[in-house]
Amino acid sequence: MSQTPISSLRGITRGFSMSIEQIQERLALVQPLDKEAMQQAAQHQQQLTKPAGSLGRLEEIAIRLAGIQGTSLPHIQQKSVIVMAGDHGVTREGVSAYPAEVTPQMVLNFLAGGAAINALARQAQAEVVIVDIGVAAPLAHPQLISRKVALGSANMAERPALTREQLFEAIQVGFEVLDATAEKGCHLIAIGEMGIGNTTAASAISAALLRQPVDALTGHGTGINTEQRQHKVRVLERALELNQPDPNDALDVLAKVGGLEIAGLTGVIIAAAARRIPVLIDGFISGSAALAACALNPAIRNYLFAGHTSVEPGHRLILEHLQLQPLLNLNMRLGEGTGAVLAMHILEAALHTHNEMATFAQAGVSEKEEE
Ligand SMILES: O=C(O)c1ccc[n+]([C@@H]2O[C@H](COP(=O)([O-])O)[C@@H](O)[C@H]2O)c1
Ligand SMILES: Cc1cc2nc[nH]c2cc1C
Repeated sequence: MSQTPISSLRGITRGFSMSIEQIQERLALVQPLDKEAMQQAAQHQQQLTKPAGSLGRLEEIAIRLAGIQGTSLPHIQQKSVIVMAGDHGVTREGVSAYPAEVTPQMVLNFLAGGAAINALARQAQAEVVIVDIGVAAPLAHPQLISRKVALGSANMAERPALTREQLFEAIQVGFEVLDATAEKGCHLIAIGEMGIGNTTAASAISAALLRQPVDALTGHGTGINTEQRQHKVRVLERALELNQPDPNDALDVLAKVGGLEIAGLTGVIIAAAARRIPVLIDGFISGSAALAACALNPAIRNYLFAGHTSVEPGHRLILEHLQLQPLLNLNMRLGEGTGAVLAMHILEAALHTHNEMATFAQAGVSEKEEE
């Protein structure tokens, strides 16, 4: 597997190509969960000083983390949130409540440490990795990973959002950013994004892959009103009619109606699952990346946790399809990885109880009476 140091990622990519075979190679690395480690972890849970099952989903989380890490006593020390930023040509159709220049402005805010994701990541003691994968403005900062594939996507209401080459390159950026993060040591990844207009791309991807009408999935994004939402639905219908993405081909869907940060996050998810690193999904947009990754290899789903459920209606449909139960429901719709990083505390709590509690034998506590 290629191992790219993070320092070499801080330059603009030019003229390299990635093939479908390289994507398939990564997809083929994803293994089933370790059943034996999960059985041992479940037995360990039975011995801890609590009524059987009383820690509810915390027990299930610890057992699944055991299956992911391949050990009955899993641990989480180093955590990162990877935030990918990209712009969307479809904003020219008037689908967002905010102007497109907010994308680069917010990237600078992330880099200055002033956004919600920075505050929540500091609290969770998670490293923040910011990637410019396709912001439509020049950006430079010592902490920014500059991997601009293009100056934003094309307007999907007029033509395919990405070329095949741009899609593959964006997925490759996701692989490389995850590899570099993993090489420094990382036990848990949260994913987040920034991109004005990207709820339109997320709606289009999920409408295509879930074979649902766009009206059922489309929400108010950053805060458009009812009339503007109706317009967004019509733009989406036009984009899907024009591009005809193939619902059986997630790469075709990502290219025709996706976006660079969504494709990049799809790459991050695939590469994390291939390395047995658990991934916390954030809201609707990162959910659409997870939907695409799982369409490419359903085994990836076992490596995912849903941090929260977003207000965007399509997010719930994605999570139901992936059979992922969200850990939190706080009426959030911010993105950036905020819901995912908040849920890091819950995954860590599951492991603190799993690894630190005394057993009945150790504590001299009597076990359940025979029935
Ligand atoms: O995470 C979510 O579910 C979510 C829901 C609504 C909006 N957002 C964020 O808002 C931006 C996209 O909203 P919009 O209305 O411009 O499509 C983008 O930067 C996302 O991070 C995120
Ligand atoms: C201010 C602002 C912050 C964001 N963070 C993610 N999406 C966003 C959209 C806006 C408009």
